[in-house]
Amino acid sequence: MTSARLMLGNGLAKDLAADTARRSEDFHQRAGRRPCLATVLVGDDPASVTYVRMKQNRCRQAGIESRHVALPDTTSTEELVAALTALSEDPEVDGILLQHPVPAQIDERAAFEAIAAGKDVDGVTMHSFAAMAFGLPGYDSCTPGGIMRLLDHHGVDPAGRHAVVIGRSPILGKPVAMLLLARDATVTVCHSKTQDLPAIVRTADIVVAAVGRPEFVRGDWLKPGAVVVDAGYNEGNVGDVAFDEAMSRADLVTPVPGGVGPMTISVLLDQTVRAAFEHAGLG
Ligand SMILES: Nc1nc2c(c(=O)[nH]1)N[C@@H](CN(C=O)c1ccc(C(=O)N[C@@H](CCC(=O)O)C(=O)O)cc1)CN2
Repeated sequence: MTSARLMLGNGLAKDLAADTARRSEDFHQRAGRRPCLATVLVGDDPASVTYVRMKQNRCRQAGIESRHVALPDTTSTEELVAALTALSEDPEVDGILLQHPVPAQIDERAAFEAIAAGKDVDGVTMHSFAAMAFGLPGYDSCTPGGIMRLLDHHGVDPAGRHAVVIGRSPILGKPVAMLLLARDATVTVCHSKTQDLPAIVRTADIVVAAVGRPEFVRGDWLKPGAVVVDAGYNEGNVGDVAFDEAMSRADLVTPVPGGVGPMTISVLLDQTVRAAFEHAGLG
């Protein structure tokens, strides 16, 4: 039985982080301060606490200052918007990250829109989405941006290929569909109401699984030779694709862990340093 090649993210994420650290130090020398990322966490969801801590650690390694705002899980939309507006107006803050998901009483879209476009290094605002959709310069949503970098690194050109995105979340499915479309893929976005999902996936040259359900995509759904990007980050480090089944059918597969995940934070740091240069007029 043939086996697919792995599309590993660890090494590429490290290379990007090393380049970011060099640019961060250059910024420090020229601006007399370090780039600064503000992380905002509402509540104490354990996975979110872990992801925010990973982001802070990676900031430290890259010479990026991180400032943390922790809010209780009873926070209202108005209170969160006020905190994000204050960070948007703070000249010492270059980038703002609001960890998703937020508690149910909060209007997450209203909160994201309180992030100034020039500080949206996580690519979650409508402004950033429009830039992704039109293929204009801007800040990518981090996981989708990481996926595009992974595809480029492995020589996968989306132009003219049928990409099937499973999932339509605002920070993953929708933006990755826009980035693929901007690179001339023919894109189909599938979701919970899609009829006969396996039949649609079987027509895909590139599959992006972003459903949030462990091992949801089965090997016999895949066209032989497909490129499979697993953007799942389920509990226990399990992806959205049945990995062994995909490996015996596809050409390229991202593993979980070690595929898309590590790219997410590297893109966030890269975009934070880019924002710092732009704010200081050094870009
Ligand atoms: N505001 C945001 N919220 C969330 C985002 C986001 O991009 N912006 N993404 C996800 C979670 N996430 C970051 O927040 C994230 C998930 C997974 C990884 C990662 O590196 N995973 C590793 C395994 C990690 C481990 O060993 O525990 C991997 O796949 O190899 C990074 C970031 C939801 N929220």
